[in-house]
Amino acid sequence: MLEQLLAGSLEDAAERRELMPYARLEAEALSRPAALDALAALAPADHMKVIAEVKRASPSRGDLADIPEPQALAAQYEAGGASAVSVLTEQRRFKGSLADLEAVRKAVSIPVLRKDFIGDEYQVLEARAAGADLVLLIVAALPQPRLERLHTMIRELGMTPLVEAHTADEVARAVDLGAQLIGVNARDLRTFELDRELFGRVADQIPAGVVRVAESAVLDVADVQRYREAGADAVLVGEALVTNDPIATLSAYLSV
Ligand SMILES: O=P(O)(O)OC[C@@H](O)[C@@H](O)c1c[nH]c2ccccc12
Repeated sequence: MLEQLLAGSLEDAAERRELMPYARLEAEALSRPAALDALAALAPADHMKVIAEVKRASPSRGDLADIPEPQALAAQYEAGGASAVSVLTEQRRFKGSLADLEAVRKAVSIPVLRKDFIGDEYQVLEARAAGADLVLLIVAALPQPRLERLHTMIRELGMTPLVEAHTADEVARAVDLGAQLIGVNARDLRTFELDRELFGRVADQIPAGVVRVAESAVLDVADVQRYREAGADAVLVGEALVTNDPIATLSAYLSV
């Protein structure tokens, strides 16, 4: 499944490349105002921080919400106290787009994450050209040398990589990269199975000073509390925010 998602995203990017060649996209990416400091926005605080996700659908959960105006939802996220907004740009199964990311970028002044299956440099440039401050890198999707190259490139463009792991071994690979922001995804992207205890088991592997994000399947305040006790600095939340009142939900989560 993960391989299919990555292949699909790379194919879609290759199609866009026909219309916008690498050199032109690069010039556009480099002409953007500097990326926002996502590490500062997500730095450990005396309460849980939230990365709030714009998410219409997913292969594991199907359709979640229409979200005709992602910018309006993102503005609510910001007003509700989110520290960053995650925008799914994968089109085939998550029904997202780079246009969503651009619209969100214009509407908020907190950092914006490009959430997609990133496998090449062109996609990284697309993220910056659309105004992203953060880019997701999924350890399970890429061999280590490729991961290293993309991690370096994202940083050279002034953005922050969010390095996502789903096993102890993947956390070790994320740490080896020198990642400053590590996400532990409770959902296995290969099988879609959930492991809610995973974060607690691997949190100690993440060095002090690295920002720890617990991702997926946060459905209520108790889930947030559990992750807080296990050492999470932030949670990444999609479904619960797009299917409930975002402001009320955020306010409850931010009290943890
Ligand atoms: O909707 P949820 O269960 O709150 O999950 C959000 C986020 O963690 C999830 O969308 C996600 C985490 N890692 C990903 C990688 C690709 C696509 C999606 C994801």
